[in-house]
Amino acid sequence: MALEIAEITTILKEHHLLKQIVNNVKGDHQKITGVKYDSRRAGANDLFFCKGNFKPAYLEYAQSQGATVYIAEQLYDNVPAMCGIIVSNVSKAMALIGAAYYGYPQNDLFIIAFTGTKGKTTSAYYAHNILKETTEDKTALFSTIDRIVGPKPKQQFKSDLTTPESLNLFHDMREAVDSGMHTLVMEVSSQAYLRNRVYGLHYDVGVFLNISPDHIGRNEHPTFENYLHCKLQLLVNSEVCVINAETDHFEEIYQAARATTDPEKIYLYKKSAAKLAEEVPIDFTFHNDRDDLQVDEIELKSHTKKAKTLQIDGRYVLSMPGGYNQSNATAALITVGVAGVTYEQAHDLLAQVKVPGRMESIQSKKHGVIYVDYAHNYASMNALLSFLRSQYPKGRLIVVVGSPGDKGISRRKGFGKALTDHADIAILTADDPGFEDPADIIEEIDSYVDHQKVQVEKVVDRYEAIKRAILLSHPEDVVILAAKGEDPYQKVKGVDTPWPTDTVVAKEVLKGLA
Ligand SMILES: CC(=O)N[C@H]1[C@@H](OP(=O)(O)OP(=O)(O)OC[C@H]2O[C@@H](n3ccc(=O)[nH]c3=O)[C@H](O)[C@@H]2O)O[C@H](CO)[C@@H](O)[C@@H]1O[C@H](C)C(=O)N[C@@H](C)C(=O)N[C@H](CCC(=O)O)C(=O)O
Ligand SMILES: Nc1ncnc2c1ncn2[C@@H]1O[C@H](COP(=O)(O)OP(=O)(O)OP(=O)(O)O)[C@@H](O)[C@H]1O
Repeated sequence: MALEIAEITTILKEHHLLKQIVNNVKGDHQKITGVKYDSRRAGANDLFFCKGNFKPAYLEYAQSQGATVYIAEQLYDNVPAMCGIIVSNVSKAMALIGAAYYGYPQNDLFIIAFTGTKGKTTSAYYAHNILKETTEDKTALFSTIDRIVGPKPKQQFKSDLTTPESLNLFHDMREAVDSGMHTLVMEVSSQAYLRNRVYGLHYDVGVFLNISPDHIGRNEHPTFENYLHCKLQLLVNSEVCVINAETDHFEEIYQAARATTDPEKIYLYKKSAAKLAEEVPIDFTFHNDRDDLQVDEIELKSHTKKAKTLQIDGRYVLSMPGGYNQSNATAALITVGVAGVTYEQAHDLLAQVKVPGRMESIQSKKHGVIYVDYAHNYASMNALLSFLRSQYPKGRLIVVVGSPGDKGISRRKGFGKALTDHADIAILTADDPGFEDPADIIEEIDSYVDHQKVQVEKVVDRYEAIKRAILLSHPEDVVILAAKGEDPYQKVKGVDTPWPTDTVVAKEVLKGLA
């Protein structure tokens, strides 16, 4: 793979990003044979992107490794041997050049993209698990947990970001296409739009699951309006839009979809009993007779001509409890329907899907049942705890939870509220404290808990906190290990410190108590 300077500048000009080109001594036919944004990975004849919290020394190092061209928003005078392309927005330039360098792999993929504050990973897993079978292993997955870029075991690995940096995104799409994949299910975070990781990318199907305040603050979105604006970009860039009509801000979301998408290609869904503020043409409703820990079923029903043509009506069984998973499953079923999968194919496959770290239960003889779940903001914690309360009306809810440092500050208040409304005992602990002191974060969550309603204990060490919660529980109680899901690390002062996962720790503790 290679690009000439002339090709790069043409793309940048077309998108009104090019400001200046300096030191182009080798001329427009000079070729770059690699694209990088991290000097530690730079190599001979690379094009290097200077972005983010960047230091000029990184560029000097990239030059020493053989990089010949850089793209940046400013001129660097410490790299005399390099050709500099100065642009008005480096992250947009990186996405556009990345797509070109990797030969526009997105054109060979049917892409289904999910956005939403909650449920992206679960819905993506539902859709991927169905499509994996129906496409005979030719469906890739870019999720928060795993990235699957081909059928070989080494092509399945843990993700570092929900939506990868643009160069990694197009690299992985290229690998997926070269490995025979023709379909991709991906999660698109609002950060991906804020940081232009998916700039210029179009999806065949884009899904808007829901929105509630989250990811607002330092290093994330400046305001809720910006958060919503970023999420709306997914619909603007989708050929077919699937929207949860029950979501907050539905009116703005539906309007954004209609501005760019033919209404014949917009599918709206809701729970059959849900009352909407606005009368809109609902395409699918889902209804459940039973929603408990033993059986979770939905009956999916089409209401419009275009919905009927998908042939996905029918009764489905879900293996993951929680009312919200019925909504997630409905969204996923519509997307696979658009991809050509019918009820007969989807029915059995959906029933088998489980998502690591979401509603995973561990039974214990002498203590309460333990749930590991990724609920890590107010909306998800509230949904999780109210569901478990309805299922275990007699037992106590004992919740182990912490909140990350350096981001998502509003979660601390949200946890305080959800714990006050539903929990009996809260063990506040560390969860990715980053550069903050976990004890301070714990104090902050605690300040939002009503101590008349909830007994609070503060145990900074997460292992000890889990042990304490299990020890406190009686067989009829429920222990909830929240917010970390399958995370195999704790982010501490910029280092991903290995963490055996909540599930492994809980099992280890139970073994020790046996
Ligand atoms: C705030 C944010 O999004 N930051 C992301 C961004 O950081 P950045 O561009 O400032 O990079 P940096 O690490 O400060 O370094 C600056 C540049 O110098 C380069 N560098 C650095 C060191 C060196 O020796 N040489 C060198 O060249 C780096 O490669 C980088 O290009 O680009 C980095 C990759 O290029 C990301 O790892 C980093 O994500 C951070 C870690 C992060 O946690 N992001 C979260 C908020 C995020 O994006 N989350 C969403 C999910 C949210 C949701 O749940 O909805 C996601 O999509 O994952
Ligand atoms: N539709 C939903 N509404 C409310 N809560 C949900 C919904 N779906 C899942 N949850 C809760 O949110 C948690 C995270 O779910 P999931 O990983 O699917 O969401 P996500 O959007 O990928 O999250 P994140 O962006 O934080 O990675 C689950 O463990 C569950 O507690």
